[in-house]
Amino acid sequence: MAALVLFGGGGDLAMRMLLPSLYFLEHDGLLPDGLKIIGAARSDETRDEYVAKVRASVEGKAKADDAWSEEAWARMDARLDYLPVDATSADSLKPLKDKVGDGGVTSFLAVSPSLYGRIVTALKDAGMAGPKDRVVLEKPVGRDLKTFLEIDDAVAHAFRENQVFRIDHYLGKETVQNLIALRFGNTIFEPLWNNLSIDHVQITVGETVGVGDRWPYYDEYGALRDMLQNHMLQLLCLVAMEPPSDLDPDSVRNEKVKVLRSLRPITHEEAERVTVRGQYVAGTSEGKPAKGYEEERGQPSDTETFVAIRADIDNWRWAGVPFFMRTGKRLPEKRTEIVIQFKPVPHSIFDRDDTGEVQANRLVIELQPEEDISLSVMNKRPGLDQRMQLQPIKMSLSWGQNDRRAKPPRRRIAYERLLLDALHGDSTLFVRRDEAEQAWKWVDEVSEAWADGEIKPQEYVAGTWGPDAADMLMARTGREWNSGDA
Ligand SMILES: NC(=O)C1=CN([C@@H]2O[C@H](COP(=O)(O)OP(=O)(O)OC[C@H]3O[C@@H](n4cnc5c(N)ncnc54)[C@H](OP(=O)(O)O)[C@@H]3O)[C@@H](O)[C@H]2O)C=CC1
Ligand SMILES: O=C1O[C@H](COP(=O)(O)O)[C@@H](O)[C@H](O)[C@H]1O
Repeated sequence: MAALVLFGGGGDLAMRMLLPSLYFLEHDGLLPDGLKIIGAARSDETRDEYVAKVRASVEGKAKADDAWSEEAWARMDARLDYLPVDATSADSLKPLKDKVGDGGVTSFLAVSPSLYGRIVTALKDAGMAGPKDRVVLEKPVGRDLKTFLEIDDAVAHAFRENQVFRIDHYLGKETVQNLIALRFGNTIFEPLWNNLSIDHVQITVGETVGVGDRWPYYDEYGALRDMLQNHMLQLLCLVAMEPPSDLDPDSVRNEKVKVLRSLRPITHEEAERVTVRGQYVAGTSEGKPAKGYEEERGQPSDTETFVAIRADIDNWRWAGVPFFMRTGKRLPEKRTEIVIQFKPVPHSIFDRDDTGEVQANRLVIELQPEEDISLSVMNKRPGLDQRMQLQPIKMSLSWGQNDRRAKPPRRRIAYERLLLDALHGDSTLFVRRDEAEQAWKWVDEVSEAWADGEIKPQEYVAGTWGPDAADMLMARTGREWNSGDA
């Protein structure tokens, strides 16, 4: 691969995530030799101005992570270039094509998804969609199944599927990949990984940030399309999929798509019972007063900033095991976790009054703020009490446990893994067309049910865990959300 072109190379995603990730890869000597990195956007900037902006964005992050080195930066600087282009026009792309030559180019579209269709067509017309070339698309691709297919048809007209890399940055997170290792690198979990032993699964993606200046994008999408259609359904797939025969991109993605196809459609009649929409009103976030969404937006809006859903997977493994998902902005904590709640012991031999309650085992896969996998098990409290005393303990299954003195490795940005894989042409951690299609299909049914049933977002105060109805969603089934304290 001769060049990586960042269309939208001066935008928020490129400056905050992509270029720092590329620097970290450079620092660790992982970028392919000779790879050029070219920022491309309409702004009329010189190379030096662009490089200075990139340095300003990268240096602080790298220093905070103790990974700044002038030598690494000099190598990165030598790779960097900038070209003003309108990526929707093949004519405008000609000088860029001359610069990258025929050695293969990966075009990363860090621009508004509304431009994807026109940009891929321009790339094809400019000769930048040949067999050695690749395209990386940021989510969300489309706003529903129809728009997804429109964009993706244009993509398919320019590139073959194995040249298309649809990013879901959650798949680049270390603990998400560790989930694959945990499930398929051990024998002890697989016999338990089904409806005989598991009571339910919870997936929470809580954010403390509000929507703020991103409302022009967010107001059109909402939490369902911004987070659930992609990140959360991907996590659900990795928990629920059957063991693939190997780690080939298609083997893994074949299994994920089967899960998406098995998701029970949410009917109009059920939507009120199994889904919750919320929108934050003014409250407190991280100790500071926080505006309500409509105040940020400047006018009334029916967009949800919180969503909770009960999903059911209609197959043998998961029959009767609900998957509860919730995500929202302005929640009390930045917390992303998957909770596998096992069933209680079938008969307790312990006297609850004397010994304490026997709690069911729980596997918690924590992605943020810490990366950790822990299993809670019951244990005897040490001592010579006449009656045995029980206590729950949390066993951490994370990498750090083998050598507590070792300095933990730097926590990588998810985009480091994904950029590297795209440059190497490995699409295992990217979303295939049929996966995105199935995910949109399921999500469309939910949004249609909301529209038909006039299900509007319920208010929740900024700094709380969403509307009360989200707790009711669980309570109705005799369950509750993990508080994070256990
Ligand atoms: N920011 C984030 O944290 C996340 C972003 N994303 C996705 O990443 C993508 C980019 O988002 P973000 O960085 O926030 O957006 P920004 O608006 O910050 O950046 C978009 C960039 O696109 C450039 N641009 C616009 N039109 C053209 C054009 N015709 N040709 C070339 N460049 C163009 C703009 O520069 P100029 O005006 O100079 O052309 C600008 O640099 C979107 O798809 C978004 O959904 C996904 C997850 C998180
Ligand atoms: O894709 C998105 O993800 C972020 C949350 O990402 P995380 O890695 O910080 O969990 C979210 O804030 C944003 O709205 C969404 O577009």
